[in-house]
Amino acid sequence: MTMKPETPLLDTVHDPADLRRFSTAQLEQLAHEVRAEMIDIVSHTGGHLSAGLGVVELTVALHHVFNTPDDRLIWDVGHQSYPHKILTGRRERMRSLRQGGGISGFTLRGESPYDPFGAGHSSTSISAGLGMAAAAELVGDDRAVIAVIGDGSMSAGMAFEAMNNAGAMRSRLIVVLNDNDMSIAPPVGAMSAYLSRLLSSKSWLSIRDLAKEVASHLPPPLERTARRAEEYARSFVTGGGTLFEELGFYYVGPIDGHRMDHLVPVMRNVRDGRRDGPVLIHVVTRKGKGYAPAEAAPDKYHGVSRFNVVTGVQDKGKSQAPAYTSVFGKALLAEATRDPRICAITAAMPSGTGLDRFATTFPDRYFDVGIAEQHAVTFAAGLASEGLRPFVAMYSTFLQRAFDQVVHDVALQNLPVRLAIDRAGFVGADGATHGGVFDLAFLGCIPNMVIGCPADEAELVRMVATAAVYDQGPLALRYPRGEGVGVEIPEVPEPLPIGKGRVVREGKSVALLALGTRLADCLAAADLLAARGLSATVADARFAKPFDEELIERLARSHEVLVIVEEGSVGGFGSIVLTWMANRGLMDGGLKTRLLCIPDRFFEHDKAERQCALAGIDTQAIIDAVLGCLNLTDQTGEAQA
Ligand SMILES: Cc1ncc(C[n+]2csc(CCOP(=O)(O)OP(=O)(O)O)c2C)c(N)n1
Ligand SMILES: CC(=O)[C@@H](O)[C@H](O)COP(=O)(O)O
Ligand SMILES: [Mg+2]
Repeated sequence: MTMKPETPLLDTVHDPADLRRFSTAQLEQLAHEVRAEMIDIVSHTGGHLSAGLGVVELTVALHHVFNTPDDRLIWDVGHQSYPHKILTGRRERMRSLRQGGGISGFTLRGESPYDPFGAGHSSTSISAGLGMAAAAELVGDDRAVIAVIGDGSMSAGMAFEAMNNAGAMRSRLIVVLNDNDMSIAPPVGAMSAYLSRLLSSKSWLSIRDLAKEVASHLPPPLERTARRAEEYARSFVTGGGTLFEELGFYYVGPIDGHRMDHLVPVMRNVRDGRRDGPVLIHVVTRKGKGYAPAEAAPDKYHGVSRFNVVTGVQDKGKSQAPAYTSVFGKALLAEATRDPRICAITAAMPSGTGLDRFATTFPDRYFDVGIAEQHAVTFAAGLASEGLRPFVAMYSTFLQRAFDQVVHDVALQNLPVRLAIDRAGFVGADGATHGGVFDLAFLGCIPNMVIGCPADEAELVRMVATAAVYDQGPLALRYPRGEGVGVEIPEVPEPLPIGKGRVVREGKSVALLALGTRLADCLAAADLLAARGLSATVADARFAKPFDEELIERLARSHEVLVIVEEGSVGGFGSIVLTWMANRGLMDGGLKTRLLCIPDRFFEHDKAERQCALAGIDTQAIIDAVLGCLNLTDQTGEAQA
């Protein structure tokens, strides 16, 4: 006789209401199944792995205790929200994670009512939650608002600003601090050290016992005696007020974040207890929990490509060329070997920005400031003001945080801070939150700023050499996510003349002016145009600012068509060039001009090549633009716009 297999509990959970009736044992079983499901999904799709694995029990407990989506549950960053998505009606669609048209890798308001606030960038959850709590109070709603934030994200200024405000406002906000003692890399800074000290308290067991006691003896709402007991336990744990209490929070913890029998009663207690003022629940978890390779190396499994579940080996694909990130890292290391004034700064992304080797080779000149982009830039300004040569290596999307610092602390004082802007342009699967599409527009308008845009990895190395010796003011380099084009990299790179472009191919009637890595598509388009009898000049602008006026004037005066191509938003390089050309009268004589840049809308997750096609900045779009200018047709016989 064959035994009928038990239906997995997860199959019975279509939305969180289904798990509210579960016993603690069932919740534990459910967590087990969610974890297995998540590992299986991410092994096929790639994505953020170790953060989500660490919050499986926490996610189950939160949805069990709180009445989501009416109670608002906010995930900071959102990279750990996969278990939440699996439990909130998106389990099947998770198989399309981070693919075009599929589920986002972060929380997204438009995706589900269970995502009350979208994210991708860190440390926004407490501010957003406080706003929601204030809104609930204003309209007389009794709903709970819960913000889950990691220890790494807690290091950012915005989290402190929000706590400072929350402590004074006395709103009923619940902050869950998910402390796994990891950022992407090991966490840095005094806050991290403080949390470690808090956790090394000998009274850890006492609070766990208390949680059990609350679970077995305390019917909601919280009894006064129990509240006294809990308050006693709190002060016993910390030996007095914690930092959070000093900021006006009611501190509960630390709690073992993988014990359902601890999490559920404490959450219930908080739900039904105090109504005046914010509460912080300090939950301790393990990043990568339940998947041995991720537990052993949570940084390597923070963001993964597809992988083999049994071996843990990730499918990195085969590439002929090195990634821009590692080319930059090596080039900067070489410059720093020659010049002891060179320093490197990261905001919590040492490996993502290629600074990991710099960190071990020159630890004195390397600074990981935590998730603190604003501080990183002004800190670099301070170094530069004392004659050092700082490179701030940061993703384009995160530099958005530090716009005022770049304007006020760097450019206004004309300080030679070097911004090494990685992930410039489309980034693919991380989608709109991480797209590096605005830097040309927001840096291009700042006086004193030099912006170099290497077209390939050899150009990047030359530009790092250029930046290393350029002390006249701020300089930014922008380069994309992913691999270069496979060109030879110079051993001893020569600095480039600032503001000078180059002609890569001479042609006759059509001029293609490329910025940065769009050069490859311009060259490919020129080949295809040549096959149609159209001879195209291809120029590499090299610098978005100052741009090469002489070169552009020559292209404009000696061609019938000029197409400018950049992987940046409207308002960037091309917009500035076209304004200059119009004012100089270069378009008065009938020059046909087109600007191919990223249109005025957000682009969701997809393959980066597809994002370029959708934005109209790829090879085909260049051909179409040229044919449109000349009133010719494409292969399908359709006239181009
Ligand atoms: C403003 C900003 N800077 C940097 C990042 C990149 N980033 C994503 S997750 C992460 C680490 C967050 O650590 P933590 O909050 O402790 O979450 P964990 O991954 O440990 O769960 C970083 C630095 C980001 N998303 N937003
Ligand atoms: C969530 C987050 O912000 C990072 O983990 C980011 O997704 C990393 O991007 P890369 O994969 O391009 O390094
Ligand atoms: Mg963490």
